[in-house]
Amino acid sequence: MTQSSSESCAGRLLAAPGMMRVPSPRLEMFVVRDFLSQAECNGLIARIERDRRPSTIADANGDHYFRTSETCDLPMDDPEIVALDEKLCALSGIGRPFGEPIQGQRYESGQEFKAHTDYFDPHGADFQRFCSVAGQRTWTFMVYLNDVEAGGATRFKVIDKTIQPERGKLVCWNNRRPDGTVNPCTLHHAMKVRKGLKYVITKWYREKPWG
Ligand SMILES: O=C(O)CCC(=O)C(=O)O
Ligand SMILES: [Fe+2]
Repeated sequence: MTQSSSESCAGRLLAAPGMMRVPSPRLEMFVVRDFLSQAECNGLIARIERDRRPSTIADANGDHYFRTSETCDLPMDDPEIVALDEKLCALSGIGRPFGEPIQGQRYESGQEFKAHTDYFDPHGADFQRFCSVAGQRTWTFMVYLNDVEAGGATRFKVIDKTIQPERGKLVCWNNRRPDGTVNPCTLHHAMKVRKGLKYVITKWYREKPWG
């Protein structure tokens, strides 16, 4: 399978059962509930609990509280993770070679990831380091693995849209505009968890094979 153009990815997503386009002319974003089952979510949460490390950011900005969560690199040679990867790629139509390894993220009460974009700043100091091989990030796919007791929504403040965490719910968006340039309307904030824990998985695709 080869990488889809942005248009065919969006078209394919819309054809998936239950998929809803978030109504904004300024970015392509979609939501579908129950993409993962309770058992799938619980299995991923257990892995994240086991293998987590402090999250990092590209282009560090001096704010040590910018991303306070923990991250887990999911083993891409494990049959369960391969199956998850295949499920995501079947949904998007994007070939597996274009995907970065899937990550898990874990937030405790008080933890957040402040407003950021998933694409790398084309003028940022680290652009070459992060993008010289596989190119820029294209699409983001994210699945909430649990219902959060309070807080933990993902807020897209430019388009004034907030996605509530809900077990199994997938949200995905195109980080580029139709002309291929990066889309600042994708700016999003993983807001503070207020009570309980929050777990998600994140899958980012690139312009070229990851390698
Ligand atoms: O946890 C969320 O709601 C968003 C996570 C996120 O934006 C990221 O990991 O890049
Ligand atoms: Fe993000």
